[in-house]
Amino acid sequence: MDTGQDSWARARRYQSVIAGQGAVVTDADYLQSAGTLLDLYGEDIRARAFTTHDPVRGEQMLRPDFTVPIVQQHMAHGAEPARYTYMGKVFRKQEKDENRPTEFVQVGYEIFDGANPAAADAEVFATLAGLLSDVEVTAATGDIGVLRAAVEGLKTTKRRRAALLRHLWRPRRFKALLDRYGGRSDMPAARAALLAQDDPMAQMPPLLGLRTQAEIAERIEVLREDAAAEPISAVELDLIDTLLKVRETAPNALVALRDLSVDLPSIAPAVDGIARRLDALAARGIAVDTLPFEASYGRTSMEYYDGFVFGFSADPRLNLPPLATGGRYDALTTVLGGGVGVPAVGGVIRPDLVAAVEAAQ
Ligand SMILES: N[C@@H](Cc1c[nH]c[nH+]1)C(=O)O
Repeated sequence: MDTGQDSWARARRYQSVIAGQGAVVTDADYLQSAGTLLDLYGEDIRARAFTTHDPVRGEQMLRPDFTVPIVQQHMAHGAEPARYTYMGKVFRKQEKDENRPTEFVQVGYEIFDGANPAAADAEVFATLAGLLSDVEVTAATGDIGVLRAAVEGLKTTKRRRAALLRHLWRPRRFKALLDRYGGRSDMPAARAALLAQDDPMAQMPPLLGLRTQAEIAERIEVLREDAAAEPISAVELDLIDTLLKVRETAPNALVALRDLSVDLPSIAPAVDGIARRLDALAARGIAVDTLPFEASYGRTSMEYYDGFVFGFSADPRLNLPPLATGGRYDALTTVLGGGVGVPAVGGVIRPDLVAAVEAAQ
């Protein structure tokens, strides 16, 4: 996209508002090392990153976002509380829609501070909402922490819980797994045939692939164990289904989630967190009574989110991506901080899109 002077001027304006809240202006290199970092974004962004090779540094990518490099920078200098703002282009391939740009400007805000996570969530949300106050947008909110807690509380094997958590980001795969673990669908036919044999290893054709005999035997053992596991109860499956369908104004959603937490006690702390966040949002002047909350929201975005998630979208007829998005990513700071983390939340706004909506209004 041709980012004209107006867009950069608008970006600088947004950034000065964020800096006015005490955020330090920072930046990230265009070229980031790809390798393990790319995994942190998840499947979608991994497939959309532009990668290239450097003879000394190895696989590189054009930054697909700022959050990961900024977390890295922050954690490399100790994990003291801090606020940052940045402005610049990010790069993502567009396979589905050729009209969408492959490079676009983001202005971002990241808060690393565990003192009051609800207040930090509200601060990021309200700041971006303030920058969008001249355009008509609809907010969406959710909380990945509630979904994670629900899965972590399921009475099933650790391996099944881990598989469900891994697939939280692929709603269809997640549903298929749940159906299988609940005995609502059969295991794949090839697997059933394999496990029906007395000694599957004896029947193996000569090794062709990369896996060793021992690895294959181990995998078969895992499959056997899984096939022998008790199904997840129908009651628990229904609770997860009900949870995934919660889509209400925030106060109604809170009531629904509190009801659910009677039978799904593992979500109770995360639900308390939502209540605290709503108070913090109200204190910042956000109309929480009409604020939408969708339990499934954010399940197809950055896979580093593990708490609050949000986005602001224009009228769907304009067919634009969200104008601003963000969320909480506490665990990412631990991963990049070598085991030491700091609660963190942030978000970005896209000046070009705000300008487009203003022009269409
Ligand atoms: N980096 C995210 C937005 C974000 C910033 N901080 C937290 N989330 C994105 O590009 O979508």
